Amino acid sequence: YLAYHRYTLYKRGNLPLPPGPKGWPIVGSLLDMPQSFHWLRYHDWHKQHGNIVSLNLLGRTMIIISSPQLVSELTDKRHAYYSSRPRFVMATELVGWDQLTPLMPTDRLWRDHRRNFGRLFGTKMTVQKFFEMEVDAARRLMRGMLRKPDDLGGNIHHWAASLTLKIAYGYESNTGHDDLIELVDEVMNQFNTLLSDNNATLVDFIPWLRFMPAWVPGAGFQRRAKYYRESLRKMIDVPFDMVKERLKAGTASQSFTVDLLDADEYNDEKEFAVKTSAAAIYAGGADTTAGTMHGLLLLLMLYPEARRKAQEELDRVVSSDRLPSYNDREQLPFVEACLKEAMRLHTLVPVGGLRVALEDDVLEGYFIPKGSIIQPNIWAMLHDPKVYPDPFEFVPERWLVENPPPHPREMMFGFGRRICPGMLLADASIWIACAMFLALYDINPVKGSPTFFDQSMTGSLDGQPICHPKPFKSEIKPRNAKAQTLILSIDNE
Ligand code: HEM
Repeated sequence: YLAYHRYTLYKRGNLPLPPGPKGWPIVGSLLDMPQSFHWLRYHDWHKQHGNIVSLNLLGRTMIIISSPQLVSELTDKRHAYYSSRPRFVMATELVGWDQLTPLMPTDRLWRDHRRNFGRLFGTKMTVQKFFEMEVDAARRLMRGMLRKPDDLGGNIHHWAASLTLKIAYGYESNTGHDDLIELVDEVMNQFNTLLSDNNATLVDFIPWLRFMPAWVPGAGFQRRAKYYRESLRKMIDVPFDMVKERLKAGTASQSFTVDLLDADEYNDEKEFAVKTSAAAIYAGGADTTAGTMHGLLLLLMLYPEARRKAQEELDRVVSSDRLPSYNDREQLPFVEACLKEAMRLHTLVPVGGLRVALEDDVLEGYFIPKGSIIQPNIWAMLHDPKVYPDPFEFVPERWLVENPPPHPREMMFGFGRRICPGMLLADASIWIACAMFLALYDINPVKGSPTFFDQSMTGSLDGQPICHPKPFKSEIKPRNAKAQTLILSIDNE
């Protein structure tokens, strides 16, 4: 590859940038960038210009790639140049989010994080332990839905938040209001604001603004950065300190953090990596798991035939006096197909994790300048009509043929060395919650419910980078008396 790279550098003088929207002088296409639903605009550009699109954002090149093969060419084959995240002044330098996802794979902290994740998700014993936590969390979700059937969003959020805190810290959250969940949620809201905030964008594009003192008019972002930085510090420290105290008192239960602190190779120098990787579990895992489950239930409401077919399969395979378990998974291909189809159709992270090109490069005859932001257009990949015919329909059957199309998992969790380390956890927690839900509950539309899965800007989704369904009305009730008894029995175990 190095020889190839040298060759591309030699050639680059004559090569054009990938095609793309023309943009305006100086600002380029900045004003054409929507505040939400970016992927719909990217898709228009993709249809107009092809699989590689380039645009100028106030002098910085962005490359949008809509083909999985081309993304993999960069992130797998040329990973040395495409495994870093771009530096955003507000989110990283001023607030410090790079403590949770370090920018460069050469950063010691990033390597320690990946080692921490790998150590825990890599051994059968620990995977088994996490599966048990996931089963337990899914049972509580089922119980919560009977208690508060009208608060679907709240139930799902509480399930995902308490599960990730349990895995990361062994923390048992309260069923109602919980201070720790409130704290971590506030920090995550700040992060989402940063992703879509104009002030942050300004300092990102005019980096010297970061030297402006906080008292100068227009430098409100400095005060906000300070406040956000302090909140992020609390999110990292508060639960970690709690685990350390419980360890001292001998009352800590098993968790990611406890396992790492107990490991032979642990020493004080590693403390920062342990606590920031634990915080990354919540930051990366809670909102994503909740959003996927919420979208899945919306689709099960909108496609009752598929739901009934999955329920019939469950009735056949799992007897009605017990809950489904992971051991049943292989015997439930239709449930599996519904899950795959929901993950494809409701593409939770439609434009994936950002990367930056560390060197000048060439892709398919186009010049990729050093410093370009690389944006994989996962939504376009999972809605490609050549690969997934009728891409806007929920068709579980597409997965049940001899040669099914590529699994959404190959794209939705990102690519290469920075692929989502929580893939296994997310897949398992959503599967068990989905199987239990289908076995126990019906979800039906009521007056005011959406009537189809509308992916337009005014439709069923919120259009954010982690794209959740908008809250929707539905009626959720146990499928029958036996299901109700099973749900009620969860409290007595
Ligand atoms: C359905 C649920 C999830 C989806 C769709 C998802 C998706 C993603 C995507 C697209 C990326 C960017 C990867 C790239 O740059 O190529 C990512 C990164 C990440 N995810 Fe997930 N994720 C999910 C659940 C989780 C869970 C449960 C965890 C908890 C361990 C987690 C932790 C992370 C972390 C720490 C990163 C950053 C990795 C790095 O920068 O090296 N995610 N995820």
